[in-house]
Parts: sequence; structure tokens; C-alpha cells
Amino acid sequence: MAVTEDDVRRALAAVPAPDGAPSLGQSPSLSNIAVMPGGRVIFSIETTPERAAALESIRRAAEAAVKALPGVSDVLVALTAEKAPGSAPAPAPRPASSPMMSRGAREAAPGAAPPVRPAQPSGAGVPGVKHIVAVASGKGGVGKSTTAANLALALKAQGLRVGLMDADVYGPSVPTLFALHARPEVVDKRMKPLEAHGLKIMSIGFLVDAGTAMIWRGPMVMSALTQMLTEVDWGELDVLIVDMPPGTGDAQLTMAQRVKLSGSVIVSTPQDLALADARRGVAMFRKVDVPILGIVENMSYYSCPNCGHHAHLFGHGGARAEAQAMGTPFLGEVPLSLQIRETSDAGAPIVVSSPESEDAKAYGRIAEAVWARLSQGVGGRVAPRIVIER
Ligand SMILES: Nc1ncnc2c1ncn2[C@@H]1O[C@H](COP(=O)(O)OP(=O)(O)OP(=O)(O)O)[C@@H](O)[C@H]1O
Repeated sequence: MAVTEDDVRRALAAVPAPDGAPSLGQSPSLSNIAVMPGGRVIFSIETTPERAAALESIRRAAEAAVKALPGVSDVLVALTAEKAPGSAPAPAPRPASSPMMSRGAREAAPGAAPPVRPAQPSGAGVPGVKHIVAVASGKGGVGKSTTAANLALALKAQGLRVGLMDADVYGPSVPTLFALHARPEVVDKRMKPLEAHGLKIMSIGFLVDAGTAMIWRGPMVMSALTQMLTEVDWGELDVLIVDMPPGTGDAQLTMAQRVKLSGSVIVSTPQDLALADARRGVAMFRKVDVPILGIVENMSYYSCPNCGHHAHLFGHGGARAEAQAMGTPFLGEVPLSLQIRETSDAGAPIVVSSPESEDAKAYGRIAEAVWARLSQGVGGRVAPRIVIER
């Protein structure tokens, strides 16, 4: 019989808690219990960076206790340091049936990634999904979601089976980009992704009411992301594109560590500031050993609809030069285009609404480059486990 979250908690009843609770099984420091297909169990113990080393014995005892459960193939326990601004460090774990969010304001954009070093391999794939690709950006507003949506559609146009997961829990844009506002059906305790233009699509925005401000603490983000990956019936896919939350903080790291990502695509605009953020994004993925598929320069130039002249409003070639400097591939440029914005706002991104346009072709070339990298076997790495360094 499959291992449940309750089984894990019961096994941890014999392990001491770091916070005065009767046991780790009952401790609010225990969070993000995820049982992956195949019996891999992952959970985290909240701590502060100062106490991390002292908790190593508890971490090991927890690992051994859960490993002894019948049906458990592998156990990964992360010590995680909460950095949510202005919030208590150790929220209670999410009850199995609770929704994946709470209310409040948007979490401050995380700055630099917490110190991590790769340890033993962890991370699981999603059964039936060949490649999981994260589309990320160092900062918000550079067109990451627009790129993710059009990239997914352009991969689909090449005859691939493609899914799109909107992991941007702070500001889900996928419902707008695809004019999807239904609630996913639940069949046998698994959510059915919605479908549009042949893509399977899942967004946290389908589960919460539009306009609801959300505050997420790190562990909630982890639970939500894990759930969206493992409790959604994705079926057979060649590529699952994941639209990441902007930034290089805990949510991004979680995704990179929890999931066997084939690689990441970093979106940037040509401005220096955006490029500096993109550099941080590349560094973060490298730190956790996720291959960088390449960098996309969005809003690269303005193409005059009348005379076809290309005007480079924010300078030119910044992302290409940056990619070269960082030793990562440059995947291509997307112009600043009114049509790209209007079609996105109207719920039918340019690749489906105007597939023959130059704008759509730009996404087509990027999709070809991404697929070429994936087919060359760039992916296939196993994610490392996070360990906090003192
Ligand atoms: N190439 C482009 N040309 C014109 N407008 C664009 C282009 N790319 C994105 N936009 C527009 O810029 C705005 C921000 O784009 P998008 O939501 O994709 O950015 P984001 O990086 O995902 O933002 P956030 O991090 O806030 O979710 C949207 O209005 C979108 O339509």
C-alpha cells in the first residue's frame, strides 16, 4: 500500500523535535511532506541558519525512521531556513486537505539565493513527463510568462506533447494568457489540467479567485509547487514548461531541488539591471546543478510595423554578450511588439493567433533551439539536496 503523509508523521513520532514539541511528527518545524511515485519521501525541517549544524543529528534520525517504513524507497530530508520577510519562521504544516495558499500581500522579491551546496542527489521526475523545463527570470516584468506561454505553444507547433505549469504563485498570468477561468476537475484525487490550443495547463490562478492577494511563506510555496507537479494528471508529455516565480529565492530553489529539471531558460531584457538579475538566475541554477538551456532576450528591439526598421530601444546584444560571458547558449531575441502584448492580453498568444508573423517565428526559432538542446541530452541530471551552510 502506498505510504501516506500520516505514516510519515507516525514514523517521526519517535524522533525528537527541535522546538520543544513532543516529537518531530507533531512539530510545526516539520513541513512539505511529499510522497513521490515510487515511494520516495521528501520533507523539510524548518530551522535557522545558526541551528542548522546542531540539527543534523535530528535530520539523520528522521531520515532513518522514515526509511524503515515499508514501501519507502528513498528519503530526502532538507533543513530549510525560512526567510519570509516579517513572518514567523516556522508555520504549521499544511493539513492534507487545506488549500495551497493564504491571504495577504505579495512576498518581497527575494534577493540572493540562500547559501546552498549540492549534497546527495534528490529530486524526482513526474511520471510520463520526459522533460521539465523551468522558464525563469532574475526579476519580474521582463516577459517571462509571455515567453513561457509562447515557447510552450511553439514546441507544440513542432508536434510535441506539451504542458504548461504556472508556478508563479505570486502573480499567476497563465489564466489571462489563455483566457482560462474554469476550475480543474478532480478525478481520483488528481486534478485534471485544463486544455487550450493543445496544451495541458495548470495554474494556481485556477484554484484561487482572481484578485486575491496572496502571501506565501516558503514551505507553502514548496507544497503548492510539489502538488501542482505530482497531484496533477499531466499524462504523457514530451515537455512540461514551468513558468517560475520571478527572482532567485526559496521558491526557485525549491523547484530546482525538488524536481528533476532537464534545464532552465532564463528570460532577460537588454537593460543592464535586468542582465545583472539574469546573471543571478544563472548562478542559482548552476549552484543546484540545473543545466542552463540558454538565455532569451525579450523586448530586444522594436520592429516598425510600417517600414520594418528595427530600433534597439534599450541597447542591443546585451543578453547575447552576457550569455557568451557566462558560457551559456543564447537562444534568441523576441522583439518588443504591440501584437505580442495585445494577443497575450486577449488570451490567444501570438504563436497561435498569428503563427505566420515574424514575432511568432522568433518564438519558433527559440523552441527549436530549446528542443535541440533537450534532444542532445542536456537534461537527465538528478537534483541535489539542499544543505544549509553555517
Ligand atoms: N516582447 C514583448 N513585446 C511587448 N510586450 C511584451 C513582450 N513580452 C511581454 N510583454 C508584456 O509585458 C508585460 C509583462 O509580461 P509578463 O507578464 O510575461 O512578464 P513576467 O516577467 O512574467 O512578469 P511577472 O514576473 O510580473 O509575472 C505584459 O503586459 C506582456 O504582455
